[in-house]
Amino acid sequence: MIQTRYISKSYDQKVLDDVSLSIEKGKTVSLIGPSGCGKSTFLRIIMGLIQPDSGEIQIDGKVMASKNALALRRKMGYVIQSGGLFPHLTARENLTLVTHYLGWDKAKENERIQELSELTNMNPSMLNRKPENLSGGQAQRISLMRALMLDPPILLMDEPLGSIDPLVRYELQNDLRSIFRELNKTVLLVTHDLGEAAFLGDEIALMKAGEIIQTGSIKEIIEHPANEFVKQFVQAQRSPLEEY
Ligand SMILES: Nc1ncnc2c1ncn2[C@@H]1O[C@H](COP(=O)(O)OP(=O)(O)OP(=O)(O)O)[C@@H](O)[C@H]1O
Repeated sequence: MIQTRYISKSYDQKVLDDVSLSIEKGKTVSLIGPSGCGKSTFLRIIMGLIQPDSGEIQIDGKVMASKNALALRRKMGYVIQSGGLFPHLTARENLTLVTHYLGWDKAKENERIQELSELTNMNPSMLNRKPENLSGGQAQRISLMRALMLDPPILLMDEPLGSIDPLVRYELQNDLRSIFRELNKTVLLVTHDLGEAAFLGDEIALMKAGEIIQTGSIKEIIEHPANEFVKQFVQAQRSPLEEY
């Protein structure tokens, strides 16, 4: 479970303003909002990569503090839009970077990679390639496998499908949804796309200028928008069928 209470962060200006959000174990929340509203900063704060100015984060009931930040980070897999794979390492080396450090033997690593290749529909023959020789979709499957290597209960995903073409994106959305459900992960996923947010999320949290304006199901957000901004945000999603 993830729980944040009154998280605030400023740089030159306020980026997050008293952000409180709860994600129950096994549920997915899609975080959506305009560019620059603070979504990535919020994820990085939950991941323990950035210190908030104030507020509290609880991961599975434990309050995050400097002494347990590393242990709590191990409970979270993190996937970013660009994949974040190390370019000089092969896909397999990217996957085993942390397990190697933790002293896993080769057989255990191979078994886990085999399991995750099946789960993510990754062709194992790609694992000896460097990231530059993988397509965007393949690289994101590797990033997802890397995030899942230690079987963390939580996944934080920052626009994981942002730079993927529509057909592969559609396929990956289906795969992600079944992976989240099959593995019962607690997921916070950032996206710009309301359709994707609704498809993948049990709930949607809509953010504007560092504040969460509304949290709820897609039905609640469409039928009972909290304010004019939410209404406009929903209306601003263009369907290709509009022009048909
Ligand atoms: N290290 C930093 N120093 C100064 N300002 C920062 C820093 N990191 C983020 N910001 C600012 O904080 C605001 C929120 O950035 P953030 O990346 O969290 O937004 P976002 O909602 O994820 O945007 P996008 O959807 O475009 O990725 C932006 O105005 C950004 O310029």
